[in-house]
Amino acid sequence: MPRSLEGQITMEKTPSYFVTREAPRRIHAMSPDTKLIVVVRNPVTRAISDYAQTLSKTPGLPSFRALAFRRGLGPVDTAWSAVRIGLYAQHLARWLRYFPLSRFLFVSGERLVSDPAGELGRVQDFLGLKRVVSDKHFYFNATKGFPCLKKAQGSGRPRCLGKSKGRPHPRVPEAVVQRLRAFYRPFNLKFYQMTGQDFGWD
Ligand SMILES: Nc1ncnc2c1ncn2[C@@H]1O[C@H](COP(=O)(O)OS(=O)(=O)O)[C@@H](OP(=O)(O)O)[C@H]1O
Repeated sequence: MPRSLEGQITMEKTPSYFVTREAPRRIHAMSPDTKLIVVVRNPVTRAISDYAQTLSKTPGLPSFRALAFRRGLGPVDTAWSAVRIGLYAQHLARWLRYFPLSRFLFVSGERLVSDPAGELGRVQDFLGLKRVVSDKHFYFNATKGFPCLKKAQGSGRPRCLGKSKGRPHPRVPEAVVQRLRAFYRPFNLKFYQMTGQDFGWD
């Protein structure tokens, strides 16, 4: 991590930190004052998104259903990373051994799409920054189906996130989605209790 000078903030983004066993201890040892921002979305949609990303790199991958359940439609396979990563309460419990809840900001992945300026307002407040980014910086790009920046910094052109963000998801049978939804429900409720935030996934 580069050092920050007075008045600067160093930011680092690695999605796997949240689910990496050694990360809380190491980050705490580096700086116990670190502020932690976690973007979470419905774990069922997250698992399908994760699968879509793997599928795009691994044609011929077994179906989502075959990977999500053991022995056909047996128990949910929590050893599959696309499923395991969505057990947010379990991951957070490991972090809370090192950092108090006040060090965390939980950003709703759903609201990041429906109200990007609102979620980024919370991020700016959490980091103690002046609210510079606001509604006027975003527009909804109907082709992409997501909000984009009206102008990228240092350029006069609008800027959307790349092709790997906001991909179409493969169709997953409704029964599979329902089973996973039921599987995640208690973990989601626990996560809402731990964070004091209801993400509305149920
Ligand atoms: N503005 C905007 N444009 C495009 N995509 C957006 C945006 N805001 C949030 N998202 C959501 O970001 C999801 C991809 O992020 P990832 O978590 O895969 O990113 S990362 O690879 O872990 O860095 C991506 O998930 P998928 O839709 O499943 O591709 C989007 O839902």
